[in-house]
Amino acid sequence: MSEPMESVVTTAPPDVAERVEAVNWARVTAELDARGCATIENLLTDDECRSIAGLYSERSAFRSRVVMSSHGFGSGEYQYFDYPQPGLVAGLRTAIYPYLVSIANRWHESMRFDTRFPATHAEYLERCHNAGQRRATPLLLSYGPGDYNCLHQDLYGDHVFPLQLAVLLSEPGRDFAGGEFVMTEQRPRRQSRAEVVPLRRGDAVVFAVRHRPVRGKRGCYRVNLRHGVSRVRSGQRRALGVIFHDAS
Ligand SMILES: O=C(O)CCC(=O)C(=O)O
Ligand SMILES: [Fe+2]
Repeated sequence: MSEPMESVVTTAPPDVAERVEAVNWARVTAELDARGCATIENLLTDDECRSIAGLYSERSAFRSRVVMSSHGFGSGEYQYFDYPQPGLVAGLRTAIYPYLVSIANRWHESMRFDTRFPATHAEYLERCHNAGQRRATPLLLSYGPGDYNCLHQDLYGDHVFPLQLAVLLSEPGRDFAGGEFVMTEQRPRRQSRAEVVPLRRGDAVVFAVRHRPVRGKRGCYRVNLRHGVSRVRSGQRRALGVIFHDAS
């Protein structure tokens, strides 16, 4: 029992980078450009989902725990992983970043933001850390019956990488009901648009953290996005959040 857990905690499975490389990034990029979110099916195996979800009770793996109702964030709780990160989490962060950086840079150019992002996650983390954003942001969320996550944006300082992902670690229909991942998009002078993202266990959703560019008649404009989770009707739902900037 302890061996598979150990291997998840300390080292990334050797094929995580290959699995990330095998993702159809052209499709993911097209979906992100079209609507600000994209799913990746079967990013993690059932065993990996179980192992990561099971870490929730290992308090030493985390730097802090947040009870959402205490802050008006919703209901349920989450914990931020501490450095050193579990190998799988660190491995995903490192392997996925290079595929998102070109989208991030292109989006920033379209939205006329000055910041550009370096090619590797190590370089980007160095930038965050030098600016005082040194605390790890990947998190494990845990929801029970009646719990939900209010619409929000994961901003932790001036440095914001514009894309993040969440991986569902529980199986809808079996482990829980309800608890859909939701994204809303607020367009200037228009009503908001909601997107419900269907996920199965092991699937990831990649999505815009705060803004994305939309092409209009007179060039690109920026829209404002938020994400959250609808009420869990029954059962237990866990998810892994991977955010690329660190926190101050
Ligand atoms: O529970 C989820 O699916 C989403 C959690 C979330 O807000 C995040 O990963 O940033
Ligand atoms: Fe979030």
